[in-house]
Amino acid sequence: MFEVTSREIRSGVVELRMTGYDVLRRVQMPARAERSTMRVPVALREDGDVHYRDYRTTPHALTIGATKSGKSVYQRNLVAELAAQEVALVGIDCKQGVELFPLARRFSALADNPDTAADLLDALIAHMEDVYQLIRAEQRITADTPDADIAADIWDLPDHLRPVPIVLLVDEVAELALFATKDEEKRRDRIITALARLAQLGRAAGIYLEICGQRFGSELGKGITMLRAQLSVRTAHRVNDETSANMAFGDIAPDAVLATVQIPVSAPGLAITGDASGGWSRIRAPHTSLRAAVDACNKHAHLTPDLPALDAFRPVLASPAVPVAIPAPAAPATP
Ligand SMILES: Nc1ncnc2c1ncn2[C@@H]1O[C@H](COP(=O)(O)OP(=O)(O)OP(=O)(O)O)[C@@H](O)[C@H]1O
Repeated sequence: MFEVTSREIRSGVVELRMTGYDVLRRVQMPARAERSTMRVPVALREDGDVHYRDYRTTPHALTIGATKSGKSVYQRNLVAELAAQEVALVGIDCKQGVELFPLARRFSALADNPDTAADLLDALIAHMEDVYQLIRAEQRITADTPDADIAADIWDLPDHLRPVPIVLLVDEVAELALFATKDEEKRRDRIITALARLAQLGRAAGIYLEICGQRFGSELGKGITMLRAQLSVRTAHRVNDETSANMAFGDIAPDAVLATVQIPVSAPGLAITGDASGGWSRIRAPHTSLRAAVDACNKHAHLTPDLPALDAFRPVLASPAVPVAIPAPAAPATP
């Protein structure tokens, strides 16, 4: 036997699971993992169970990890799974678009720099306010109809009225929170306030956040810890110090901090995931290549919804690709 894991199911009942080998060494997802609306399999747990990302029960998530710890592979895997769902994908990729732009065919809106990101977030807030108005209008009708359920979020609306849910993926969030000049500081405050508003109010309007970065703590300035408190699913890949592990789990699952600092460099992709319930587990996503994620996005490109509110940010798909000329280094001066 390789490992025994235990879990308290309810008071007085403990579940024991035994595994014969390390299932996380080479992750093989079960061929028939269950999929349902806004609930997708993203990784394998150490007890052999599938780990799901379920947006309707835990809407917002934070994923952290040092460089080369496996964050991009995790996020890529999530996008490849979400691509097949009826959902709008919106991305902010401050690594100049390197991670998300190859997946552009399945994205309804993309931003690759903080200026565009600030405008995109404002547009998302305007969209959220419109959805709230739609829910209110429907409530007024159902309040007068005996026995009708009163809508509290988009999932209670009739199918023909329901706006498409949106998953907003933010890669390398610290880039949005750093500033050097007064103007950049204003832009930073606008971005963080918009993200905090989306985290507070987005769920009912079907807007879900997936925030990813190397660190996400109070050193990034005001508003960050308030935003972090709304991100109830936490996933931490390998980190370089205990402070970073504390950023993910210090406030929700202190035991998980120790497990996070023990992740070895030799196992990229290995991560600890936990939520506000205090429970946590060791997981690893399958090693999805960028090619496989691009193929999944291209295959489901026809599912990409048009969101009029975000039209200005729809990625322009240039084909065929134009090679970018990199300037040659200057010749050394001759003596
Ligand atoms: N789940 C996984 N299984 C196996 N190998 C993995 C897994 N995740 C990542 N790796 C390996 O680790 C390498 C680095 O992963 P990745 O690019 O996702 O790191 P990262 O945290 O996004 O790094 P950076 O912040 O520098 O972009 C990958 O190229 C891959 O070879």
